[in-house]
Amino acid sequence: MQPPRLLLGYLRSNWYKYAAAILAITVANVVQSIYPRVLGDFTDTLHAGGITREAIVDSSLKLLAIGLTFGLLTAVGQFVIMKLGRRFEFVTRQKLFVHFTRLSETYYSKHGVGQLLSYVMNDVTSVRESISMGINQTTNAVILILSVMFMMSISSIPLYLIVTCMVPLLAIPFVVVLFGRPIRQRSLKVQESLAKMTETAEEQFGGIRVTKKFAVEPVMRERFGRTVDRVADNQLRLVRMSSLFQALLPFLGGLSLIVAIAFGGFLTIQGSITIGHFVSLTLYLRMIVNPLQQIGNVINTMQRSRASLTRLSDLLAVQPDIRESERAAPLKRGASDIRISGLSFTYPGSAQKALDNIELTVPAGRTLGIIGKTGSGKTTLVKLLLRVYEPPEGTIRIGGQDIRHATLESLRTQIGYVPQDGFLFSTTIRDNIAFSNRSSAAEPAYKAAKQAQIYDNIMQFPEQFETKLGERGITLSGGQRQRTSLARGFLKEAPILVLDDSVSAVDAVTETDIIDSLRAERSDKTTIIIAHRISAIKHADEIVVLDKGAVVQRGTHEQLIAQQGIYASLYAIQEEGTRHAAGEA
Ligand SMILES: Nc1ncnc2c1ncn2[C@@H]1O[C@H](COP(=O)(O)OP(=O)(O)OP(=O)(O)O)[C@@H](O)[C@H]1O
Repeated sequence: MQPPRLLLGYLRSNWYKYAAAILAITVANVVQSIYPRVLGDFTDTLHAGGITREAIVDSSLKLLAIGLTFGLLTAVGQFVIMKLGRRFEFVTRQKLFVHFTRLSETYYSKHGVGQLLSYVMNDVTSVRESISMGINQTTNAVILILSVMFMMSISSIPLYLIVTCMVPLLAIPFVVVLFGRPIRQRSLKVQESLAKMTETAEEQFGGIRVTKKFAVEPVMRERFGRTVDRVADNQLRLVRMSSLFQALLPFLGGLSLIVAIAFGGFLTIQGSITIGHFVSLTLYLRMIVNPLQQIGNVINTMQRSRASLTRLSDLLAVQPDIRESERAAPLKRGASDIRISGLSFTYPGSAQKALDNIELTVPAGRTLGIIGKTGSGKTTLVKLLLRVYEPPEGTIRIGGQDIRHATLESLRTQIGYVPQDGFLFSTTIRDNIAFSNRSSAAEPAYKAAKQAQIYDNIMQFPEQFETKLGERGITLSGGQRQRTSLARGFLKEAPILVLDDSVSAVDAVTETDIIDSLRAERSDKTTIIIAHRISAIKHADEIVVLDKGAVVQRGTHEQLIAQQGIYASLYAIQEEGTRHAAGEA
């Protein structure tokens, strides 16, 4: 399984640091186990009436040395282990992020962002805690218990007394086995409900504006409240079980102390053992109670983190849908002619074809316009071109090469894609535009902004191109956002540019300006424009009309308006709208 491998790999690569820390903690605990003996001897000396100043100083110095050594070594050991735990957290989060970047859109369409955040936050933290606390406390506890047992066995306390006192402790392994499984199962439920809560929170924050506009806050509060209740229920169930488990171990330790006091006390009164033996024995057993509690803690945490490990294991085992074939080769640099033949596609789990036997050729340097009703398959075609979904073999070729055998990086470098609602990051406008090349000079960003007709807007912002967007920055209007993301697409100067309804939120005059500058700048490059408005595509060398996933018309603007069909009707409706608007103006 992957995470144990991930975990073991991490432990193995840092074994010497862990070994040094464990050694420090071991020595600390061995030294600590000496102190009951010192106190026992001191009691016997006191009892025999032979107490002297030297004996007091001697015992005090011994206890001081024990305390200092224990404190120092434990601090060093714990520091190293905690630091390694934090590092594990860091390394694992990075690994997860890399894994996330490889997963395909199908995965993201099924898993909410909140759920993924929960892996990165809750599960990784849970594993980190179990490593740090686990190693720390297990070493502490095991070494202390072993040292105490050793010290007891070399003391002159009778063996039968020691063994009798230890009998209640023999129940510990049974308690551990009994509680392990339910704790693990309940932990898994807690992690799952936490993930659900994070997912709902994320969705609610994302949709807060809509919620407010529709005044449905109470409904949303109730929905979120339900996920919080579920977390609380599951956590309570877990806490009940863990607390019972954690209480049982010291309880068994307490029982063994009771036996020591009763049986040891009796033997002391009888004179079979000295008072010093009695003091040492009770101190030894008292010393075991804490480590027992620690072991309880560790087992508890381990069970919980095993649940998280299972979740991480499942996540890391997910294979990306889109993988490079072994014979993948980079696309020829600059290749930009596209040939689509016999392309049919059905989304996984869907009964209907989203695309049906598409035949298309876009020679290098030409512009293709795609139009069609909503849901007709326009975006699907682009997703297949970008291999967001895998097209069937041999159906899409760029520069004569089947894109199924092209490296993903070369394919996506070759194509600039501007979606309808391009996501903008919480950084400066310039960084958003220069997204594909952050190190580039300012000039290309200015040029792209001019082409996208957003330059003048940007220059009016307080810090112009250095203005921050998002959370602590300004908010752009829908049209400004769209043009900023359009500028991002222009800056890439890719051999193939795809605009997927990317000018839908701008007014007709701005749209014309954008299309004009696009035609001037990309006269020798391939461009695909998807639009609902004919004005955005009428200049294209070829226009195809999609309907229910099939090409139903193709030709130039003039050829298409001369035909009876969807295109001519659309044109008539849109012309009518334009005339109407002009008349009203
Ligand atoms: N991830 C998906 N899983 C299943 N079906 C999908 C998925 N994405 C799209 N579809 C379906 O595929 C069909 C084509 O969708 P597509 O997004 O390509 O249409 P479109 O022409 O781009 O629409 P619009 O103009 O509204 O953007 C639709 O019936 C849609 O419901």
